[in-house]
Amino acid sequence: MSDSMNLEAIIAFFKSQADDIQIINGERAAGIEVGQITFDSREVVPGTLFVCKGLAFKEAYLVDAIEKGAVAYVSEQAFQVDVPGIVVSNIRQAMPILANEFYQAPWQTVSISGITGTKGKTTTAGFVNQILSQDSHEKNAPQPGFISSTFNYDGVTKEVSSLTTPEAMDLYRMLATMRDHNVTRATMEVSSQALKYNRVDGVGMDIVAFLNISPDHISPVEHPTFEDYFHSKLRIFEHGRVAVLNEDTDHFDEILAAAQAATNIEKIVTVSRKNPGADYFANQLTFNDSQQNFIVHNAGEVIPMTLNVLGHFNVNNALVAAAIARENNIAWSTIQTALAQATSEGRMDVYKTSDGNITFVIDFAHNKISFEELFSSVKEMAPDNDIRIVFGSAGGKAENRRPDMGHVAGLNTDEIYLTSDDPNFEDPYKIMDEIEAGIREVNPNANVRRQMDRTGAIYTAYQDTMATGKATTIIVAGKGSEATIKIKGRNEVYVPDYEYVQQLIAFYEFTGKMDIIKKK
Ligand SMILES: CC(=O)N[C@H]1[C@@H](OP(=O)(O)OP(=O)(O)OC[C@H]2O[C@@H](n3ccc(=O)[nH]c3=O)[C@H](O)[C@@H]2O)O[C@H](CO)[C@@H](O)[C@@H]1O[C@H](C)C(=O)N[C@@H](C)C(=O)N[C@H](CCC(=O)O)C(=O)O
Ligand SMILES: Nc1ncnc2c1ncn2[C@@H]1O[C@H](COP(=O)(O)OP(=O)(O)OP(=O)(O)O)[C@@H](O)[C@H]1O
Repeated sequence: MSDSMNLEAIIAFFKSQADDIQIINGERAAGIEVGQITFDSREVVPGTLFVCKGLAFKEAYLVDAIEKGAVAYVSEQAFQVDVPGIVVSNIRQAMPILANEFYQAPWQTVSISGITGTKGKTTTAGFVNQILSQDSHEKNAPQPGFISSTFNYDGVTKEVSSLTTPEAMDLYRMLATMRDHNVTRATMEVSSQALKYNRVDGVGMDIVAFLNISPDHISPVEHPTFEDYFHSKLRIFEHGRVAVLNEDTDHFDEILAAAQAATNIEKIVTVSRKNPGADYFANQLTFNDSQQNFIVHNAGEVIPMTLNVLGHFNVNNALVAAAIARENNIAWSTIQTALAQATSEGRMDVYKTSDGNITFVIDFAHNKISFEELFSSVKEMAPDNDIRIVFGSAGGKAENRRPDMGHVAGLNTDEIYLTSDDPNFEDPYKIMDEIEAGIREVNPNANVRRQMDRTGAIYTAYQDTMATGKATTIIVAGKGSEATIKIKGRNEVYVPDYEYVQQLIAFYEFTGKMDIIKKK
């Protein structure tokens, strides 16, 4: 149980870790107990060891922390304050080391499955969590831990997450809470930022999964180059005993080589929809309005599977989740039960009018490969439908997504509605300019509308569909189930795409047919 540590013991520990540690006011450390560690002055209580870090850090935060009872600080620089200070050369490397010592290596009693990749982390982690939860339910065991971009569950509280992967000190605290509440298994999304900025340093994971890689998150605040992005993600193989790899991805050979080169990886397992030689091979894929069925071939067994989420890329995600579950010794029947009822909010959410005239597809896709997969799945679902798409792109990051998504949309439809998607501090119309440039490169005659208001853009696509009277699939991409839109640093509430679409369908069922009659 991590409840407190002696400050002198902490200082001695830091000194044992590196020879360039500088101690300020060390003589004042005698007899002081540390009951909490944090990097946020707003969380400080008496007895806290406060960590000074971050691009936006201010000395005022340290002064505030001391006023609230912080007994010492850790920092890359010394400050003129009365409490003892521990000065380190690299605060990002120091935070996981301190957290591991303070919380006594909680990962040793929690079997962690870490999932990384450009697309599919949230979906796949969600599938694994739903399988582990089903297994816990069947065994009347504590629910598994979950750390993801949607929510975190540490065995006690479920909270909406602000990062895909938390900062190290938050992560270790969550793992310690899991351990202290007899949670023995956890699933975690591991972002490239987390791997690059030392957030998961020292965390022993049992299983690690690599889904796919494609250029994304390239920007001054994320990764300067694709190489930096790719090599950050490959650092996942510093963790784990078993590696689960999706063969149906670009750069698979490099990913496999990195896993093979990692001495801590004892076993490599592969999944595929294309290579029958993979450890988990899926074929005979069929689907209806809401589910897809396929056969899994593994270790000589033939296992029928129903996945309650559409999108054939989700078959790969389900195969990775099944492989992780099997490495956790979970029965196939439990996996089948969980995946047949799996949900993945805002990802391939399909809403159809009763007469089949209009099919809305809500998806979280917001980069090149997810757009390609999305259009491919939508065309498979309703090959004879017209297609319209409503989307935008986030401000302040991953700028390459804009022309990329414009390209893919322009190649797949003439009917494109550009709108806002977390513009943040950027002008949404400037973002639309960059998307439209990508559209025009491949489809000069595309019919591109622009509407800042997202629900307005969806309504326009609906109205245009009504005017044609033709069976149409309207894709609404990029926000999934999100209920806020980031504008000028603030998360503004808006009607989530899937809620507004359901309102439109209700409106159509009540009045739509009359509209079509009026139009003719
Ligand atoms: C580049 C990056 O990852 N930055 C993260 C990092 O920021 P930072 O360490 O520079 O700290 P800061 O936010 O500048 O603030 C300075 C410090 O002042 C402290 N503070 C602040 C106010 C106060 O009153 N008192 C106080 O002590 C804060 O606790 C903070 O530690 O630590 C902060 C938490 O302490 C994170 O919020 C912040 O994420 C920013 C918002 C971000 O956008 N991160 C993205 C790039 C990210 O990490 N994305 C991935 C997903 C994308 C992917 O799939 O790769 C993720 O894992 O979420
Ligand atoms: N295996 C996959 N291959 C390609 N595209 C995928 C795959 N899985 C999901 N997608 C697409 O990517 C979108 C986002 O999926 P998900 O949120 O699971 O990915 P993520 O890795 O968590 O994304 P992010 O890093 O942006 O949070 C989905 O809505 C879907 O369009």
